[in-house]
Amino acid sequence: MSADEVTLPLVDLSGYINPQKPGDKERVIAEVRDACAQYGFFQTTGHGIPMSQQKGLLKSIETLFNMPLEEKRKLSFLKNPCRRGFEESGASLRDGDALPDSKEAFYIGREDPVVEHSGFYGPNVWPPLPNAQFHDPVWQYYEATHKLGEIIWEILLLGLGHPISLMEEFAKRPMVVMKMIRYPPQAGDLPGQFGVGPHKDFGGVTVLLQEAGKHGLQVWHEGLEKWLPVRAMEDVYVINCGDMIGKWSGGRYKSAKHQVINAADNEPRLSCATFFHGDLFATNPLDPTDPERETVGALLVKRFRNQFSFDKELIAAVGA
Ligand SMILES: O=C(O)CCC(=O)C(=O)O
Ligand SMILES: [Fe+2]
Repeated sequence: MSADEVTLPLVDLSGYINPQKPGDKERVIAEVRDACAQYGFFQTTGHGIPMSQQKGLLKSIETLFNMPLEEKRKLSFLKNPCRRGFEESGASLRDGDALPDSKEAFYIGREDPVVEHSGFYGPNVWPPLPNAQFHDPVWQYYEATHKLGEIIWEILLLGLGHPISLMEEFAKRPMVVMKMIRYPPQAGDLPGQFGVGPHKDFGGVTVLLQEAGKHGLQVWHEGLEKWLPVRAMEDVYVINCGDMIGKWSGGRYKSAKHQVINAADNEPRLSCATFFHGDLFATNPLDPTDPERETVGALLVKRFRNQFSFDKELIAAVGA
């Protein structure tokens, strides 16, 4: 089989979310387990997020990024204590990248009234747009993908034979970060220019919406040693596991490398990734006997230490 013929598994989650007959849930659990073991990625229908919410979100993302650059810069995530807000095109450069990512992004997260724990908890920044144009559809969508991320975590736990009661601790005050993205049209044949360069997601479950028809995501398949293109289909989500899941599952679930090269002809590409990491102080639910007792917070601090500063109390509390 050539790489062009290999596609990510497509899982209908409705059998888990809304089971109709005995065995429905078990079938979904097994399909998700196999997909995450083999690819670290799958696509999904029956996820329960209405099209109207998806469309509302994409419209809001478009409105946001169409604001003048000067206005967007006032919302820079680099100036925000909770790392929420706007990331300019060209601001992300990974080790070994030839050129910085061309994408621009906007981050929101939990809405907590005060800044706590070095900004892992705290308020969002919102652009000066009418609530009906931005805040309301975006927040509604955040809550819907927050829920879906939690459901995927449950399925991953069940897939390894653990009870979902472990989610009570894990999802007590979960870190759920949402990244809205716009990729400019790919610049001709500029070598080394990616929308997002090759990377693995560092955390928990990623719930990804791609604008239908705007292809560009590619997933690295280790066995074939090839990039597999992932089609951006209407009402179909992409789910993938980050490094936290790879490590905490003892490699039973994969964290796969992926990248984005906007394939849309001379058009921008919109997407939105919701990353469900878990409570800052929670430890490994995928192996409750894991002696390391590493926390979600410790992993997040490790990941962002070079980019942001964290206070000593937080570092001690999460054991980083
Ligand atoms: O936009 C996409 O399709 C993927 C984005 C991504 O991989 C990321 O933001 O981590
Ligand atoms: Fe990613």
